[in-house]
Amino acid sequence: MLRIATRQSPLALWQAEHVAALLASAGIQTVLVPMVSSGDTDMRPIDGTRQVGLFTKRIQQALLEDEGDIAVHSLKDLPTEVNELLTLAAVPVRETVTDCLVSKSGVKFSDLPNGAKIGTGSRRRAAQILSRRPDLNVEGIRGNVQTRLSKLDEGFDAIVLADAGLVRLEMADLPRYHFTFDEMLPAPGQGALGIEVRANDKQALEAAATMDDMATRAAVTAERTLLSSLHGGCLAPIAAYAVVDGDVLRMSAVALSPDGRKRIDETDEIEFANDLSAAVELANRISQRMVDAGAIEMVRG
Ligand SMILES: NCc1[nH]cc(CCC(=O)O)c1CC(=O)O
Repeated sequence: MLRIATRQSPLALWQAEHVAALLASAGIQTVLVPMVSSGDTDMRPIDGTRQVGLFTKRIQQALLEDEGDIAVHSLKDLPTEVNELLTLAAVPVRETVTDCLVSKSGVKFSDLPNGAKIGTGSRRRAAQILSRRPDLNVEGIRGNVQTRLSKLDEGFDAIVLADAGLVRLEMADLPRYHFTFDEMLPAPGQGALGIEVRANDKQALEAAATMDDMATRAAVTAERTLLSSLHGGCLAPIAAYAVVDGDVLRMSAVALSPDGRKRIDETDEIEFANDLSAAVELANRISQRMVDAGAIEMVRG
């Protein structure tokens, strides 16, 4: 019986149960072990004064202390720094990656009235909104998906959320507009799950391997390699989306100044034959061009 360590937010529990179902379909029995994480209770805005990895550390700790065998993360919340005792053992199929503008009316981004008040706690989202619509009034909001949605009753015209979270929480019938990739590129790893196990736990490694999807893993490897090359961390105004299309892996990326006034956009593709080295090479090419154009200084603001 493998133990799945999970946070207790509704989204985390959905994701852990999803992984339990994937494993069950491969004939592997599991039990959920819920943990308390400070990321769920801390309502301070996410900014430079808070560490990255807040959501994922508690679950990693559970593995290291042998309270669980399998950690289920939202991959975009998982820092790119590697802990040698843990392995990213699987990345299941990614279904939806876009960001959504959620409002009472479902208004399109380009139809928002001048000066509309938009809630997001993410620098990546704030910078991209201001880049395309400098007239908008972007304000920080925090908390889980349900808490953030309540802001629509408290003076916010719209908030920005990942489509993946809304679909998983069965909120897909909320009025919402799907951003185009030109308006808003997602966070590296957005919409994907990351399955971590202890690096020396053969049984868990084998179980996780049954869930791995090579095309998704290649895409998120490219996105996360780029993020780490730009020394971004998951809080930086850096966005990237990669996808396998036939025998090609393609990626678009953007780095912005936090105020959205400056941006560097890059896109490129590489031949892909089920090997992660192509993903790393694609990321290196794109990140080199972005670094040469001044991306590292730009994202610091
Ligand atoms: N940072 C919080 C978080 N982590 C993962 C998701 C949703 C699922 C995903 O994007 O993979 C969310 C909510 C959101 O960004 O709206």
